[in-house]
Amino acid sequence: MEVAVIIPAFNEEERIGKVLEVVTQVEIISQLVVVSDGSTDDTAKTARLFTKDVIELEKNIGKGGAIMAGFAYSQADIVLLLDADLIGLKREHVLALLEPVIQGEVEATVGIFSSGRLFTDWAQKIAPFLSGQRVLKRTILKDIQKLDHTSYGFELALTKYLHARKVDVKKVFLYGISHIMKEEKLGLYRGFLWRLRMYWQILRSINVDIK
Ligand SMILES: O=c1ccn([C@@H]2O[C@H](COP(=O)(O)OP(=O)(O)O)[C@@H](O)[C@H]2O)c(=O)[nH]1
Ligand SMILES: O=C(O)[C@@H](COP(=O)(O)O)O[C@H]1O[C@H](CO)[C@@H](O)[C@H](O)[C@H]1O
Repeated sequence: MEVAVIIPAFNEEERIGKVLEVVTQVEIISQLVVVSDGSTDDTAKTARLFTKDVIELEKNIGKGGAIMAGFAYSQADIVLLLDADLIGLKREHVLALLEPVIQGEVEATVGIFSSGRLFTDWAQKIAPFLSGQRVLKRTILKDIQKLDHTSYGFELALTKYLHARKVDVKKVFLYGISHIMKEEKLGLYRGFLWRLRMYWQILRSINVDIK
């Protein structure tokens, strides 16, 4: 059974190295795919220090499109999705997410931040379905259409599909983990605008007819 990790990354040169360092310590992962989503910094160059499987998209197409480009590239049976800007990720977190699917207990898992930072813990408590940390069987993603255009709506569209198909999704609490918030990456003003754009893309995906 092949396991791949897919990491969508838009201008994450300062953060992605830490995530890749951890992921390369997990023996069960046989392929590490980074999709640089039209990054204008050295995201792809940094990723190449860890893996040969780096896809460089010419233009920024949004998170959903980047993930689906990685999925089209990989043939693995089980796919782990991780964001590139995680803080405090450990090998144990990755294994905790993967094991229920590898053991055949469930078809999908979703990782929920806990005891990390107040705001990010709180955000995931009220909207756990938005989490970017997930494991899915290939068959699930293969069956879903129209995820390429969802951008930040990817997780909500996926959740809708999983719910409609009654796919059993196990919540896995990821202790001591968080991510860098948009306002920290881009500054208050640009970060907030990017956040509003994200909320718009999430709202838009409520109506996506995924099949
Ligand atoms: O247009 C985009 C926006 C985001 N991302 C990536 O998607 C993940 C989650 O995005 P972000 O960190 O902005 O979301 P947050 O976790 O802050 O909501 C990160 O690895 C981003 O680099 C991407 O590939 N393309
Ligand atoms: O938790 C949230 O409210 C958002 C926003 O995170 P920020 O703290 O604004 O960077 O992040 C999540 O939602 C996005 C949309 O579904 C996902 O793409 C991210 O992976 C997830 O972290």
